[in-house]
Amino acid sequence: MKAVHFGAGNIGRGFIGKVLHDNGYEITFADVNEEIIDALNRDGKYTVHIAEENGGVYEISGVAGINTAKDAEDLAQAIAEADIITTAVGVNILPIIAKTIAPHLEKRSEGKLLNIIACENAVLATDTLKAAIAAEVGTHAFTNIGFPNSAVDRIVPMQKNENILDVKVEPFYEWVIEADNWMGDDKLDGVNYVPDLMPYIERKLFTVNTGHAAIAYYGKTLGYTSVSEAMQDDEVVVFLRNVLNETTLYLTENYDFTQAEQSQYIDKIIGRFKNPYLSDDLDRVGRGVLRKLGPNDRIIKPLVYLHENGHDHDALSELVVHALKFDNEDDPEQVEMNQIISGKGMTHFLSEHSDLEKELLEEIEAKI
Ligand SMILES: NC(=O)c1ccc[n+]([C@@H]2O[C@H](COP(=O)([O-])OP(=O)(O)OC[C@H]3O[C@@H](n4cnc5c(N)ncnc54)[C@H](O)[C@@H]3O)[C@@H](O)[C@H]2O)c1
Ligand SMILES: O=P(O)(O)OC[C@@H](O)[C@@H](O)[C@H](O)[C@H](O)CO
Repeated sequence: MKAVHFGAGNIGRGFIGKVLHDNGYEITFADVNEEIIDALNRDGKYTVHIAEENGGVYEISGVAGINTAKDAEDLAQAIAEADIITTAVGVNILPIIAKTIAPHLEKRSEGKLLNIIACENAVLATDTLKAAIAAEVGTHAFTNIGFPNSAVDRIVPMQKNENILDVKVEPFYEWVIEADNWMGDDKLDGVNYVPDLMPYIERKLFTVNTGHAAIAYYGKTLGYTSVSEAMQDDEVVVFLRNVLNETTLYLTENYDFTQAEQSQYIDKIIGRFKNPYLSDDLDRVGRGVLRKLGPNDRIIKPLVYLHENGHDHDALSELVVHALKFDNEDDPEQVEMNQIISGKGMTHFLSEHSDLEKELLEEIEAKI
């Protein structure tokens, strides 16, 4: 069985690659990073290290790489032969990946089943990819293709290993896939197939990722550089819990999770954030600030819901203020946001970019 995975980065190699390998797939990683692609083709393998006491080390073999900027013919062949195509590139890159995949789908032999799955931190990211592919070539090649949405959860920080392919990951992992949109009977082991993905993806995004954003944006204002360092400060943990108490209300009101279930989920996640064997930079966790302040993302969506329904949303409003002040000049989105804010002001930015209305804007403005 063959897989093509777009994005040979942290989660691609550290999580998706491992699951596919454990399921017996030969994996071709498709990426624009020449160094990584050359290393994959040179070594044909890499190792995944589990960040815990006496953590396991797993060899991921049978891997190769394709440089999507250069090797169009190799990519065409890999896509023609693939049983599964996955992505972990960042949700904003999906339109580019759609352009890369689309022309090759028509060349697949009729009757060969394929699943295409976007593994990004965004609600219904596979739908986004599917729509972008359809915009390129129409839907006539879709007959034997499943496009299930998915939620992926495993903290994989930036890597600082001797071998650039090796990757250190936290022990916890969860990959949830929409069962009904899966094509064929060959399901993946180690994956949870569910009839309705929305509760899972929103619970993950509005707990793990909102929580992470709270640590990154508040932790940075207090002068910390890593998650584990920030989590040693009670002030950060109190703020984190306040934020997650607010998103809990969004989740328990919109889905069947009970307060007790959500509390357990939060405690587990706080334990994950405190993992002393993992070093995760606040800059990585907070990067992509424009995306993170988008109307459907981890901060604004629950904030607007709580405001509209008359619920407490003080901590999320404060989180917006910390995000606006996030100091990471290496994040192009931060630079762009700062330019907009210095030209037109924060209120204009939040109104235009985050789609916030007057009352909420005034509340946030009062906290700046
Ligand atoms: N790291 C995590 O903890 C984690 C966990 C769950 C989900 N995610 C999500 O997974 C996605 C990837 O995150 P990551 O941490 O692995 O990032 P990363 O930066 O480590 O990896 C992204 C990879 O995509 C490649 N890429 C960029 N543009 C490309 C293009 N046009 N064609 C092919 N490849 C391209 C990059 O070169 C890079 O290797 C994001 O959506 C992220 O939100 C990350
Ligand atoms: O990848 P982002 O930028 O959407 O969010 C940063 C982190 O919160 C994220 O990568 C987490 O580590 C991951 O989602 C854990 O499953």
